[in-house]
Amino acid sequence: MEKLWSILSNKVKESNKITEEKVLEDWIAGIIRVLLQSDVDFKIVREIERKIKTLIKSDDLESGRNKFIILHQAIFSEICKILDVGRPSFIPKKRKPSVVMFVGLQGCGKTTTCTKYAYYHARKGWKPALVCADTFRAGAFDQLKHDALKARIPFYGSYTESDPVKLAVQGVANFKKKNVNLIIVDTRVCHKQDASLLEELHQVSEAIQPDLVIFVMDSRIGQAASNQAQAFKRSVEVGAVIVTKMEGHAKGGGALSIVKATKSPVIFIGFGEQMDALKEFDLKSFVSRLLGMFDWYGFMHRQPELLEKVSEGESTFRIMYEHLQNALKIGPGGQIPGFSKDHSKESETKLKHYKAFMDSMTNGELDGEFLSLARMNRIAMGCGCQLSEVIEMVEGYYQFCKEMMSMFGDAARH
Ligand SMILES: Nc1nc2c(ncn2[C@@H]2O[C@H](COP(=O)(O)OP(=O)(O)OP(=O)(O)O)[C@@H](O)[C@H]2O)c(=O)[nH]1
Repeated sequence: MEKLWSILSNKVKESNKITEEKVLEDWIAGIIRVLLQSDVDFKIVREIERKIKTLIKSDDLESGRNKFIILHQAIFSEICKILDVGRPSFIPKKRKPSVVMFVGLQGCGKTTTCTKYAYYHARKGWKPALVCADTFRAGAFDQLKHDALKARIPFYGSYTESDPVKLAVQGVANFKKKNVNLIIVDTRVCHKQDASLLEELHQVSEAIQPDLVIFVMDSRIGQAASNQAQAFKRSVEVGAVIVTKMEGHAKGGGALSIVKATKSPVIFIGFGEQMDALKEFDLKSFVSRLLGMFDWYGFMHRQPELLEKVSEGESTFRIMYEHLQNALKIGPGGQIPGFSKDHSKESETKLKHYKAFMDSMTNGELDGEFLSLARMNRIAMGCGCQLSEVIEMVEGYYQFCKEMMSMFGDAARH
């Protein structure tokens, strides 16, 4: 089987040399499109493009490894580097009351996220409480009260007090006297053009001296993210970011700008309106999604044994068939770089043909090894593809799995 692989793959590689450059160019253009569509800031995309083009010219790509994998890894780690600020955000301790202040733009989901954050910690044994310091929006206190009652979290607010600084100070002082160890302060929404509102936010922060200021961002904010975050950072000491509304198609690329501008890590992801739709941020899953791949990290968790076999060099049509089947179940195969080079419908159809071929090969007692090349070729053609194409795809995928195992393998085994 291994011999068959190498004979065929060498043949395929020879014929591919001429088109490689063009394929690489198309691939980079494709990745850039994906990043821009994911709302990653134009300047950041250009920076990544520059680095990738330098890498292409370097000798590193001539190591015999699959070029797409090297490039993919490079882009993946570039984005991880941007999102990894190199220091954790403040983590509240149960022993001593901590004050966490939430800030954000209109409609970003700030008030909802305050309750989700409180609920998340309550389930982990904290004693949280909510303070509504939004004296501007009619209904802000009612919304917080409604959510807090639902989550059984103590709350503080007023229908009559119009000074947010006073309200925040009173709320925090009130809960510090009680048996509460996480005081969450919701503030009025701001916009970078509202200098007076940003000043008000600054005063609230000065008055309550929060241990952590969390900037809540809507995942669909797009290119405006950077300017907004910089304006907030100038008025309050932002220390962490929460990205909301990630359950839809939004990829949250604006988070890269926010993290860069505030030098603060993303700590949670909101993925729905429900109380428990908040999860801890996972860097690798987030970046996979941003790059339009399906969640490799999650995939590794789901089928570590299968990947282990591949990384140890086991290669049979049966194993490959299982992979293909699982991967197609999880996400469109055309999005998986190991399977195909682009996201087109054509690639998708090809994968279906390959799968049909694998299906025939693994049917009954057959498993490639006992068949002649000519016979395998006939079976492949009957399924709408060439044997050499299948071999190339399998090889690419195996290589990709090995690389993925080296990137995520440890996490997948835990
Ligand atoms: N789909 C989805 N909706 C969310 C999420 N988080 C909040 N929302 C919704 O977004 C809308 C705005 O949320 P709020 O919490 O009121 O937003 P805010 O940031 O306090 O902003 P203002 O309403 O302007 O004060 C509400 O309908 C929320 O239910 C999320 O993760 N996913």
